Amino acid sequence: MIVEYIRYAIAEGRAEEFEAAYARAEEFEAAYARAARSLAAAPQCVDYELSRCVDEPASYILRITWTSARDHLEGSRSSDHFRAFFAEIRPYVNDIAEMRHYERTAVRGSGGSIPTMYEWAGGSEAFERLTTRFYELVLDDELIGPLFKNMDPGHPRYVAMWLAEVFGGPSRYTDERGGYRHMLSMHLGKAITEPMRRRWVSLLMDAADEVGLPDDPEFRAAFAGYIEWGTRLALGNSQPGATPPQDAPVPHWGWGVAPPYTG
Ligand code: HEM
Repeated sequence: MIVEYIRYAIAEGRAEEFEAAYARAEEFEAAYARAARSLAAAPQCVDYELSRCVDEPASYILRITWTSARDHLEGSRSSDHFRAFFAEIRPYVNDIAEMRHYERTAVRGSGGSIPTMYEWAGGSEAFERLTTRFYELVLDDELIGPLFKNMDPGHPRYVAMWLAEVFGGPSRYTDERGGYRHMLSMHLGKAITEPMRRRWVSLLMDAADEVGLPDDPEFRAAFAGYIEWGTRLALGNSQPGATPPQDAPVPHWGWGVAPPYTG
């Protein structure tokens, strides 16, 4: 992915005519609202956002994330979407102060304004409570119990470490237990069936209720999202002859579209 920034100074040098400049900026914004429909439809466009400067309300920055610089320059620019986009914003081309592609660096992340799902759940202790109860239920279950009959006594704790890492906690599963590669190796050849997967999910959700994992809609929706995803991968990877990637990072799951409700 590549990020394009286009900086507009809509009324440069016309600061004395504040009202006229302001009105032109409003027209610019309305034109962009129409042009954005073409961006939204362009298959090379990942997302976009137009921000207005607080100190100089006639200055704007448009950020567009493209699938790649090449897709943008070769694919998008020759498309009907671009022609429709350009028709709307043509009057403002001379107001562009900067228009360049920027490559993302490794320096990024989210801030502390929203707790991780790990913190929201109650930290490592909460995940251990969950898996302890879960594997009690599993061992008593006639459908999936037999799969786990020889499991390592530390298994509930290891899976708690995995879940904690996935939901934003410490990277202990990676540091102490071999990370993704080890987790994968434990599923290979297990030939998990869909009814087994469903039972696994269902017992985990029962355990979540029993041990009092947060039950707010936002947490449970995001939690269930990961569990659906993870169990479907585990099922696929466990089939005889499956050749999943041997190395991958431990996934990091977040809140998705609905962050926690904090009133
Ligand atoms: C989100 C879904 C899943 C996660 C996060 C998960 C996580 C893990 C992890 C981390 C291990 C290795 C533990 C260690 O380090 O020793 C493991 C092993 C195992 N998993 Fe899963 N798993 C998932 C789904 C499933 C499903 C759906 C099944 C079967 C119905 C399953 C069956 C097993 C079995 C049998 C083992 C080996 C246990 C042993 O013998 O010690 N897993 N799982």
